[in-house]
Amino acid sequence: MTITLAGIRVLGHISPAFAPILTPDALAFLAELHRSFEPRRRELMVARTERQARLDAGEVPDFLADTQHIRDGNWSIAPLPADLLDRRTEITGPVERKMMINALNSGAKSFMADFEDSNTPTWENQVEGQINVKDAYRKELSYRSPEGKEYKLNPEIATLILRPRGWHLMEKHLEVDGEIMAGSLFDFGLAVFHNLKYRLSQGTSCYFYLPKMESHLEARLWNDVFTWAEAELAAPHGCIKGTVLIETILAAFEMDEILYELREHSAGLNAGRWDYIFSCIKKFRVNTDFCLANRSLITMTVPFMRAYSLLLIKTCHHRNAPAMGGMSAVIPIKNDEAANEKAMQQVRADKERDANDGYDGGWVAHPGLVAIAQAAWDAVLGSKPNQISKQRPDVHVAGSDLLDFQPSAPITEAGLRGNISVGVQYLAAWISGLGCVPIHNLMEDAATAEISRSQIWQWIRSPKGVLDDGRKVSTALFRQWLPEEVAKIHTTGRFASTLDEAAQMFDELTTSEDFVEFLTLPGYERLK
Ligand SMILES: CC(=O)SCCNC(=O)CCNC(=O)[C@H](O)C(C)(C)COP(=O)(O)OP(=O)(O)OC[C@H]1O[C@@H](n2cnc3c(N)ncnc32)[C@H](O)[C@@H]1OP(=O)(O)O
Ligand SMILES: O=CC(=O)O
Ligand SMILES: [Mg+2]
Repeated sequence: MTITLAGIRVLGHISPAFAPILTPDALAFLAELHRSFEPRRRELMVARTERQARLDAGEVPDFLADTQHIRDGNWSIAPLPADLLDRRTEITGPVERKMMINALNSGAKSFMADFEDSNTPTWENQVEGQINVKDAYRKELSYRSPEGKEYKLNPEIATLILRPRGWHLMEKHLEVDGEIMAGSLFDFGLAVFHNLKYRLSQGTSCYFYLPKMESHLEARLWNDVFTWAEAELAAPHGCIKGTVLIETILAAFEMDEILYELREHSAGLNAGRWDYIFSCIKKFRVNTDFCLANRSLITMTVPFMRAYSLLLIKTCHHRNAPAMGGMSAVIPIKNDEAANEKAMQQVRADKERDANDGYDGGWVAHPGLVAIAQAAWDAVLGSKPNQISKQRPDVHVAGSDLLDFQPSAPITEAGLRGNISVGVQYLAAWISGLGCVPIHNLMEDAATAEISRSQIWQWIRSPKGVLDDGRKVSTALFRQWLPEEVAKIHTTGRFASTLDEAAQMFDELTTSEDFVEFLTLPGYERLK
């Protein structure tokens, strides 16, 4: 099926199942969204490049001088809707039908339906995800597995919060006036077009997670997009809510400003720890003083992560906004009870720390972890829905604390080999259409894999990129170990059909002189 509308070209296929999502009216709405906001989105992407050039030249990020009045001002975000007051357990996962049902039924208070880090943005995944979201909102989501197992929604389900793609990703299957559309606007636009009025009729609304922003000006753009969509759809101003992931080092310096921009649409902030680590590596990649140790050592308790985490809680609660904790990558381990108990203990410790620090809830990657998070927050919340009233005047975070990048050692052979193995396996999964997979008993998605590949790029180029046995991390060493790690993966039979292509891509990402901003960008070029 093809649709011809002035200025619009759909380059992806429209099957009978896709047609109710890609209706002429929905496409016309997307086209107007694109025309209204694409020029500003592009300017902001240029601003990112310019900022990177200044960082490369030695600029040290700091809190902004010209927004001091916002940080000093006495303001709060608008009151939260009832179904966003209690988010003590938030499960996340890709927008695959069966997983969505499992997530919505998991007992978690809310569910982050992910078109981003845990999703490969194939045309099928994006449009099927929209079908699934529409069905979920109407409680019509059901599924029958190939083995004949029936899945349907429980009477009580989690509140759905949709995460569209970040500002940097495009949707190459839709052209407006000869330009391809931004993935973020495509995902957001279809979701509100099909669902906002229906949600409002049910006494609720459409809620979003906003990823990977680098400045409050990017938040201003989302705010304007929300306002525009509300007006177009004759919905009350402020009914759409967005929770911003603070997952870039630059956004950490603008948390107040980001909340302020979105204050009529805000549902708080979330500590997106994995992309945050990646962002630190990316932004300071040419700084010869910057170097982080093995990925496994960069935990939430190292100085720069601790500073970011506490500042986020303090900032949110000062503005009457929820502070949401991020994701432990630890998932249940099958067939090894002792290892599983240890893993569960790690998740428990992570959630208890966040709950005691003041977070109002936290993310889990798997239904088997909901009870652990729930117990951690039940213990601090009791009958209260959240602990936004818990202020943290004791927290004092200076810019230098956010930039206190420790530990810088050790970097070990196992750490480097682990990064190669994870990076290649993840890419192999991603290009085959699977954006989140378990690897070495950890959840791996686009954000965690970015850490693995950017660390190697940086270790090769940094004078501090030296193994604990004295060997310098180099292209030659990487190229010696890459085929060895690929051969090991081949023996497992996992990701067999795309492994060699992934290895080649991983080699390009790691050895190219210019740092590739996101692995999903060259990855997307490989998708049909
Ligand atoms: C950095 C960030 O952005 S974090 C946010 C993005 N990341 C995520 O959302 C992680 C989502 N998690 C996942 O995708 C999965 O848990 C994985 C890939 C890590 C592991 O998945 P699996 O290997 O399938 O786990 P496992 O075999 O234990 O699953 C058992 C059951 O739980 C379901 N399940 C597992 N994780 C989830 C989830 N997050 N949501 C819903 N259901 C889930 C499985 O579908 C399976 O269901 P079934 O028994 O009905 O068949
Ligand atoms: O999106 C979350 C993250 O940790 O990255
Ligand atoms: Mg992320």
